[in-house]
Amino acid sequence: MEPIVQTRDLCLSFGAVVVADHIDFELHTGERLAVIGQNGAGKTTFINICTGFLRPASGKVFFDGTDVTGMTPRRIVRLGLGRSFQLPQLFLEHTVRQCLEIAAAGRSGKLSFFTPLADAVSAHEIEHTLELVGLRDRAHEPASSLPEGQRKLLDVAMALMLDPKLLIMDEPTSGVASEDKHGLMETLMRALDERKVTSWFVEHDVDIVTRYATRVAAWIAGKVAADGTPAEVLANPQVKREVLGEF
Ligand SMILES: Nc1ncnc2c1ncn2[C@@H]1O[C@H](COP(=O)(O)OP(=O)(O)OP(=O)(O)O)[C@@H](O)[C@H]1O
Repeated sequence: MEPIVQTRDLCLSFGAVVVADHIDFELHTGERLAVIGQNGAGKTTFINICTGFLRPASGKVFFDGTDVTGMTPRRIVRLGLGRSFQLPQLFLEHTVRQCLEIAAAGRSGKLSFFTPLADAVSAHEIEHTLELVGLRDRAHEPASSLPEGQRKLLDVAMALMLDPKLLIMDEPTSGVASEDKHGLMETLMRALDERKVTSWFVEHDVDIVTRYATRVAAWIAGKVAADGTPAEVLANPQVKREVLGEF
């Protein structure tokens, strides 16, 4: 089967710092990929290149068979590559429900001062998505009132309104209390499975990686240093030394 994401010989440097070092990478539909790596290894930069926020110096990115190298983030999202951020990008002064309506309006191109937001999407779709991420009870509260874990869930729910084939999540559990991380991941993974969305998440917590990923890729200095099952990658001596800090 054709990969959903494929990069070929992708390179980028910031000055003397090589952040993408000839990266050949493939992700397949149905995988749950966890990306691990020390701060500064290039994990977010790679995501930024794949999602159109950065242009590579050389190399190609394909999404679902289309060459998306150098395309704008907006066009790439419309092809079905969704993204959520380390710091959720919410409309904080709006209610939870309105955030989803705004996201849906972006999908349909109906976002304007003259069109009521609710016209962009059926009430049923909003209700279903809120239910999926466990935010139905908070629909009428401002997004600013949500604790961090629920902000992450709302960010993902907004991405789901765009009907993605793949969702890339940059550190979905960061800023969330350790006792709440597993609950958050359970909800996220259930929602993505139900919508049949392939997932790729950056994560520092080894317990989360082991429990929720089907595949792990370890980034070291702009390269994929190890790639395989969680058991294989977490047992790799270089990963243990340079990513996990075990001696
Ligand atoms: N726009 C930029 N201009 C210059 N340097 C940058 C830019 N963006 C990132 N960098 C640098 O590139 C390197 C890789 O950063 P990146 O954010 O991709 O790492 P990361 O693996 O995602 O780290 P973290 O886990 O801290 O998010 C870092 O040294 C960072 O300071």
